[in-house]
Amino acid sequence: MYYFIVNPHSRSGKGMNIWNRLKERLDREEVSYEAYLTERPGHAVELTAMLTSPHHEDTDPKNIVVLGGDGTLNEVLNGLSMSAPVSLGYIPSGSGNDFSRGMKLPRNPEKALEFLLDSQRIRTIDYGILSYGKERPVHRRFIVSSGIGYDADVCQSLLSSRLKKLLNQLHIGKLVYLVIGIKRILLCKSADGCLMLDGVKKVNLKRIRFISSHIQKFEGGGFRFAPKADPSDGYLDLCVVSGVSKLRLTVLLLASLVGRHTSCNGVRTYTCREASLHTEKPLFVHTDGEVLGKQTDIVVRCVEKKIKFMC
Ligand SMILES: Nc1ncnc2c1ncn2[C@@H]1O[C@H](COP(=O)(O)OP(=O)(O)OP(=O)(O)O)[C@@H](O)[C@H]1O
Repeated sequence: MYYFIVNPHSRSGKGMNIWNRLKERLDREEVSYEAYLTERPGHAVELTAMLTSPHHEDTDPKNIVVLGGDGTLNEVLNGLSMSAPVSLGYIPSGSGNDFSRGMKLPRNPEKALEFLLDSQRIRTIDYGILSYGKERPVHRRFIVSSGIGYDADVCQSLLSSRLKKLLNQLHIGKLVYLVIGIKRILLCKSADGCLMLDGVKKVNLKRIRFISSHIQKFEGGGFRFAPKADPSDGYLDLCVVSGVSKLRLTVLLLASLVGRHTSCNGVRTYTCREASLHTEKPLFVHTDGEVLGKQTDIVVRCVEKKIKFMC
C-alpha cells in the first residue's frame, strides 16, 4: 500500500496534470494506494502528521510517496513522526528538484514512478535541523539544504515571482533560479558575523554573502554548492561565501554550476555535525527553499541516517 501526498500546485500547477497521468498508470496496474492532494501551504505537514500518528487507523509500516517539489518534500519531512515505521519515496514535479538531482533519482515523473514501484532498496539518509529564536525556539527540518543570506534572499524573491510561472509554462522552470539569482546579486545585502563549528572552531567572517548547509550537493535548481556532500555520512557540508564583490559573486555562482567554486578566493567549505552562526544584521533564512524570515542567530545540525528512503 502506498500513500501519495500530491502537491497539485507544484511546477506552477503542472503537478495536477502529472498526478493525473501517474494515477492512470497506478489504476491500470492495480497498485494499491491512497492519495491526498494538498490544498494549501502547510497542508502536507498536517497530512503526514496524521498518517504517521500513533492514532492513525493503520499503524503498520507505511510507504509515503511525495509528488511535488523540494518544498513539498520539506513539508512531509516536517510532519513526519520519527517514531513511526515509514519509508519515503519521491516523484519530482517541482521547478528546482535538487533532491532528485542529489540522489540521482529519475527526474521524469513517469520514470520515477516506475523506478519506485520496481525498487526494493531502502537507503537510510540524514536530515538537518535549523533552529532559531531565543524565547520561542523554532526548529525546522531540511533534507536538501538550508541557507542564510543571498541564497535565501533568492528564495524570498521567487515567492512573488510571475516569471516562475511563465518559465514553468515554457518547460524551462529551473532557469528562474538563474534569472532571479542574477537580479538579486545587485540588491542583496551582506553582513559581518561569526561561525562556530562543532562548538570548538570559531571563524570570524566579513561581508557574508551566504552560508549554505547541505545534506545534498545541490540547491537552487542545480547549483553544486557542496560537491562533496554525502546524504548518509552524518555530516553537514557548509559552503561559506564572504568578502567578495558582486561581480565576483556572479563568477562564483557560475563556477558552482559545475562545482568549481570551492577553490576560489572568498569561498570556504567545512564539514561538521553542528554549526552556529551570528550575523550583525538580520538576513533571510531558508530550509529546502522555504523561507523562514530574517534572522541573526541560527544553529544547524545533522541527524544521522534517520530517514528510510525507497530508491
Ligand atoms: N494547493 C496548494 N496551493 C497553493 N500552494 C500550495 C498548495 N499545496 C502546497 N502548496 C505550496 O506550494 C509551495 C511550492 O511547492 P513545491 O516546492 O513542491 O513546488 P515548486 O515550487 O514548483 O518546486 P521547487 O521547490 O522544486 O522549485 C510549497 O511551499 C507548498 O507549501
